[in-house]
Amino acid sequence: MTMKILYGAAPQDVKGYDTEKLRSAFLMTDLFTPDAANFTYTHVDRLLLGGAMPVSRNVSFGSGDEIGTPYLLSAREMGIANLGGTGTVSVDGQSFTLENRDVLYLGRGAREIVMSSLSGKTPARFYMNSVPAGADIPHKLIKKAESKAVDLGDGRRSNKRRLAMYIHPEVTPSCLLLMGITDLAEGSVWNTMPPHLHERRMEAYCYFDMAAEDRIIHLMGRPEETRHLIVANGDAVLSPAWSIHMGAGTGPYAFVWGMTGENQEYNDVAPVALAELK
Ligand SMILES: O=C(O)C(=O)C[C@H](O)C(=O)CO
Ligand SMILES: [Zn+2]
Repeated sequence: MTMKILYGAAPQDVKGYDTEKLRSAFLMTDLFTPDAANFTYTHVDRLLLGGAMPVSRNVSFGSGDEIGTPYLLSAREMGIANLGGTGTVSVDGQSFTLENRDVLYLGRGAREIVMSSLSGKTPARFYMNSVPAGADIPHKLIKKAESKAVDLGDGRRSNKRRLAMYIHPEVTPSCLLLMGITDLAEGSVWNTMPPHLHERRMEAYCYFDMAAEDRIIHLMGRPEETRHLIVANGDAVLSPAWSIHMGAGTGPYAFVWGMTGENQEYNDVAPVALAELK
């Protein structure tokens, strides 16, 4: 298990960032490497984010050594989205099978986590978001068919997409984690239109199901001072509460969004008119 640390940044700092500095503060690459679990601990609302891809053997983790608790989830909850082939997550002996686009919620107190793929040729890709939790909530597998789907956008404006809520009060309870997956309709390229801010929650995106040669042009920053990140398949982007988050792809893609903060009100957002962006 590897653990990087990101400290985040304030908008006034980002004004002076060059490309490399911006990428190292907000972009997480190499989440999915064979037979490893790779985590990043962020100081942005203490979101812990990671990827694991078991190919030829199981991938296990659970120790809290890196974060000062007996176990990684002694004081945290976690969402695990499978972005690849079918795989299994065993938690303290309880086994859950995740097909593509299924999400597993793990409540506070989980100890030993063991991940495996049904086939090394089409490995599972487990993407994880974890945040501090104040209560014990039972683990729960949320199948894709059990998620709450919301159709958004308009094909004529190249932003038609289906947003699926998984870890959300209307689907399955959690303390402060929200998690879902958005799929773009064929021919649509823009996500999160119109853009928005949510002062009371941070967010992270993980872009996936992209061809190796494609890229997402992810826009971030204060509306009046935007910056961009060029993002490849499997990369994740951190979006502090002060930043917009939206993007356009050069080819088909989907993304996992995860949020935490003061509340779980998905609609507690302030839309930003496109005319305000600079
Ligand atoms: O395409 C979208 O719109 C999204 O998926 C938006 C994210 O869910 C989001 O930004 C939630 O605040
Ligand atoms: Zn958002």
